[in-house]
Amino acid sequence: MSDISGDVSVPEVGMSDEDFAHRPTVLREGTFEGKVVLVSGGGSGIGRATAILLGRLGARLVLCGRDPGKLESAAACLTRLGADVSTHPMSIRSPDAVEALFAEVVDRHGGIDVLVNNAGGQFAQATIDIKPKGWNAVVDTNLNGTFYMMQAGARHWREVARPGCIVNVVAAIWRGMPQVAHTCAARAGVVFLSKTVATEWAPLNIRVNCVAPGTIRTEGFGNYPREALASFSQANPMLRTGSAWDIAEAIAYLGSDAAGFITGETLNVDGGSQNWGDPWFLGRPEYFELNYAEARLPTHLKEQAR
Ligand SMILES: CCCCC/C=C/C(=O)SCCNC(=O)CCNC(=O)[C@H](O)C(C)(C)COP(=O)(O)OP(=O)(O)OC[C@H]1O[C@@H](n2cnc3c(N)ncnc32)[C@H](O)[C@@H]1OP(=O)(O)O
Ligand SMILES: NC(=O)C1=CN([C@@H]2O[C@H](COP(=O)(O)OP(=O)(O)OC[C@H]3O[C@@H](n4cnc5c(N)ncnc54)[C@H](OP(=O)(O)O)[C@@H]3O)[C@@H](O)[C@H]2O)C=CC1
Repeated sequence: MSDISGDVSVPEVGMSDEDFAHRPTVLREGTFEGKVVLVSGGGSGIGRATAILLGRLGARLVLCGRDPGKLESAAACLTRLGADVSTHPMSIRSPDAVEALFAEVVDRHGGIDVLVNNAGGQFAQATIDIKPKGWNAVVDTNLNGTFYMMQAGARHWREVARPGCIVNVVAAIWRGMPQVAHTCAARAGVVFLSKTVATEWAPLNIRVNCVAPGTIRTEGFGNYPREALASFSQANPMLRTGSAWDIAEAIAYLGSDAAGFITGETLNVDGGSQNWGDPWFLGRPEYFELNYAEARLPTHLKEQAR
């Protein structure tokens, strides 16, 4: 594991492939035997951990993402572990690229059983300053891209009359997400899109669920300033960040037959951040410092606050 700062208040980033390859799991060997699983953003972070876990459990893996180098590196690791894997560089933001991806995968693997929509991301900026191009880039990736993938999956399963399963990676958005409003809006869209199609697609035997991570140490942390990283480990009552493995196990559970009666659900894997704690993507503004808030109270309320 690499320490990005040398400062103990900033979480270390990432687990290694070696950790993912050997970490014990409660899931039974062979759980995904004979299943083809498509993982978007499978070249890094949560997607990579998920691909390795599912590969260990017998899945044939299909990885997509924009950067061919990241996909090849993940595929090399999976091949060493004995998994069958193919890689498909593309952007989920292009509906044509999504259609071509599904055609290639059906051609190569004969079909898909589980779709993990993990690809996504954002940049931190005060909402008041976000430009239309930036807003659109984030919504296009996280909401539109996920929708194109979900719809392509459902069309495939309808055509071949096979059951299907979708797991969407969103975020723990339940109290809003200051400084990343675009991604909060997009993830809320995915949660309610998922609840909607969980009903519409139940007659097609398709389950649709979401996993909502809290702050999870991955390569993605490299996109945020030190002030943000320091707040990430204080963003939940457990006072620590989670690992990509924590999310991979939740995805594997929802993608497996063990979750066969679960659809339209969102599983929070967030150390309890729904109840307490806030990540600040650009650092905590002075207004929200406890001492600052107390200093602004009138004297009689200051007494009560003590
Ligand atoms: C619940 C707790 C969560 C806690 C922590 C969460 C952590 C994570 O999610 S980690 C995983 C994250 N991984 C990433 O976020 C990946 C990095 N992000 C991106 O790749 C970009 O942000 C992207 C999503 C916008 C990529 O789209 P792309 O089209 O490639 O974007 P461009 O670079 O071309 O930019 C388009 C447009 O967006 C605005 N913009 C982009 N970056 C910034 C920035 N850092 N600050 C301000 N604005 C930005 C900008 O308007 C860009 O257009 P131009 O002005 O013409 O450059
Ligand atoms: N880490 C965390 O704390 C949290 C993460 N999440 C979400 O979990 C998911 C995984 O993040 P994480 O593993 O941490 O970070 P990463 O940045 O490592 O993963 C994001 C992945 O998405 C892929 N991706 C991004 N845009 C596109 C696109 N347009 N088309 C195809 N692939 C794309 C990237 O691949 P490439 O660059 O090759 O395109 C990359 O592999 C993301 O959706 C993230 O926002 C949610 C909450 C918290």
